[in-house]
Amino acid sequence: MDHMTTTPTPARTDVLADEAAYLTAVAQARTAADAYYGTGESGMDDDMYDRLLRGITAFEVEHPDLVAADSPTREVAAGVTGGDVDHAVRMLSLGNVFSAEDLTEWAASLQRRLGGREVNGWVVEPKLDGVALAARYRDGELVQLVTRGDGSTGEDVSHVIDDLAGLPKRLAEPVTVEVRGEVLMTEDQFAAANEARIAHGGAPFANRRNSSSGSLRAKDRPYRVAQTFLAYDALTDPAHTSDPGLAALTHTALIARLAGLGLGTTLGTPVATLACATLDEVLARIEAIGVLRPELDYELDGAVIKADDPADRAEAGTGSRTPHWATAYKFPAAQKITRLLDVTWNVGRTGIIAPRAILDPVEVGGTTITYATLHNPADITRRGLMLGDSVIVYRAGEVIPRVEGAVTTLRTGAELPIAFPEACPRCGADIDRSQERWRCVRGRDCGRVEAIRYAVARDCLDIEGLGERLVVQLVERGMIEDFADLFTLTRDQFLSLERMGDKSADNLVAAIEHARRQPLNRVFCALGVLGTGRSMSLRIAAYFGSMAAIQAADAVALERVDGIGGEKAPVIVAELAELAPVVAKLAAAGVNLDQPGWTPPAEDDEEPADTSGLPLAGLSVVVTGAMTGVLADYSRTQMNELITRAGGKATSSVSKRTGLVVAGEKAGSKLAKAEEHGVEVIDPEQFAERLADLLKEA
Ligand SMILES: NC(=O)c1ccc[n+]([C@@H]2O[C@H](COP(=O)([O-])OP(=O)(O)OC[C@H]3O[C@@H](n4cnc5c(N)ncnc54)[C@H](O)[C@@H]3O)[C@@H](O)[C@H]2O)c1
Ligand SMILES: [Zn+2]
Repeated sequence: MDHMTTTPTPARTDVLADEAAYLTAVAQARTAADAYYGTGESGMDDDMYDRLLRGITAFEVEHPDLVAADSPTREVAAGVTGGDVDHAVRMLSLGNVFSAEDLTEWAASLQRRLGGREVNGWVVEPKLDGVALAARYRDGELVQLVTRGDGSTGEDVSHVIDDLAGLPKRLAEPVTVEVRGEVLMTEDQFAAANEARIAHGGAPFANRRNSSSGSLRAKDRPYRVAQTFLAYDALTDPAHTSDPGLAALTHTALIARLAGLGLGTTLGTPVATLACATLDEVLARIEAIGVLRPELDYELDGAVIKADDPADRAEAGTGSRTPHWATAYKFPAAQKITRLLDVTWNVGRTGIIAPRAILDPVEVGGTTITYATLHNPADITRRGLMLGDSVIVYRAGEVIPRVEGAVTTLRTGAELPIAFPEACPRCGADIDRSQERWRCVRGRDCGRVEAIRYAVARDCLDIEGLGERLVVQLVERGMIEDFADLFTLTRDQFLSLERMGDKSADNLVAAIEHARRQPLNRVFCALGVLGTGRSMSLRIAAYFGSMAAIQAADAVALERVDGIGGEKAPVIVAELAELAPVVAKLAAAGVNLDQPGWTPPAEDDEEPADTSGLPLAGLSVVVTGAMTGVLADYSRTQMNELITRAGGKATSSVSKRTGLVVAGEKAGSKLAKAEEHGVEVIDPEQFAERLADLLKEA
């Protein structure tokens, strides 16, 4: 349960001192809930709302006689007004747990409801963070869509019947059934929705959930917005369906059946509905879903744990607001509201001019966030952001935090437009605006000289005699693209430069030879990774010992280095992926990439054995395509054994964490992926050469 113990949800509760404080809290919660379920735009983030609600609940437990009639704890959706369509079976909310202990307690209470026996199996699903919807099929035809409303009655939203992927107009069989699930937006759908809304003079939505809710409920719009539906339930009682077989199905089987009818479900995704025999399996699955969360194309706010067997469900029964046979394990909130203080424009290595949001520091998922990515100017426009806005910031897992949108209801009128740069903020050249990502017209040339000057300076490689004038010449003549190219320049090439004598050329060659043997921390520093100066580079080098190990590290591993937090780590990972070709050049030029005298850091969890002396130390290696040369007869298993013997880690898929790809003949998508991630690619012959000593031994 690693991620749960390392980032526990701060289940804080505001203690309400007296009835007056209680009534104020109830009023605040009602206002927020009205906005949340109404316009979709609440001025409170979920963390704040949940804290308020926990305070209210605690007070009500202590003072049952003082419970307000309009308490938001009483009803589904805080009793916000429903609609004019009756639900044959009420659409409920879910109870919450926040830790393994809470879950165990809840399971024990369910066991008590079952007369002391255990459930006949569990099932775990992602808790999809969108809007609940009931879809009614008659003889296989989609006839009506209804929102959850107050649980008893909902709103008819059949006007979006054509817009929901995962809700086919006709099922694979002519069944009559009401399917229930979540409507949500993928990132692309969210961007398209905001674009369409702006094009029609509207304000963009603050986040995807609001966008889903708003887009479902808006009638008579001149444009359509695509969304995604994922089913997690159906009315299985024979009173409500033409398929009497449904009632006997376990939940797992029901979901498979719904998918078979053509409905969207999580099946086929990494977080698919999964049956679990024991509570330990349930906990492991919840953890797995938490780990996968940042990689999914839709947002989750937890996992849902249900009894799998319909007999268990019937016996456990249902409360006024929530079923007794299911609960939600809430993940730490990934979204928080904070203020957008400023926007800065950074010019990247390739001349890309990227805006970055400077935020009023806010804690999201255990990390204090002070900045977030804004992608590009079009993105800022699409999100309709202004300086001083209250914005929703999103961060889950190891991703770089991003700004979702502004909560426009919290505007004061003092907000200012965000100024876009007129010229390249680094060199003053013109900006190429032909793409969404703006770029300095000088591209990689913008900043190239500065980057190389930084790399050769005293704190980094310390190449004496290589001043600005020489660097400019080398760059302008196309002799070097980055500092790694310095290591392959010859004495004659130096002599070809203006005002370069024999003596100076000799000195330069000697200085570069010296630089070739500099310790890893200086070479790493020379890379100019964002957020890593001289001392941070030393800490990183001292911790990992080799460039390969640094490249193989993910954000979690990087966070173990003193001074690297959850905000910086993913930036370093992304930067290193971009710099992989430079590192490959350094390695090829024989530049030292090890930290002298390195010993592995003491670690209490299982650390791999010390492999630092081996040729693939700490490197994650992917083999693809047909092997040739001396490796021609090696099976994949033998290749993997070879990699392991060489201190590397054999993996099957290419990601930003991959350190090396060995691409043989007919290498396909993995090769393409390696290129996309800037991973070093070599052929089997080169690989054999690198492992020559080991191959000789064998
Ligand atoms: N920010 C605010 O102002 C504000 C106000 C009110 C409520 N809220 C938030 O809303 C939440 C509580 O509201 P709630 O009762 O509407 O719902 P909930 O999200 O806690 O739980 C019930 C809902 O979960 C959804 N769900 C997703 N995946 C599911 C699955 N696999 N199986 C079953 N259901 C699944 C369903 O739509 C269901 O209606 C809290 O997180 C609270 O913070 C926020
Ligand atoms: Zn520039």
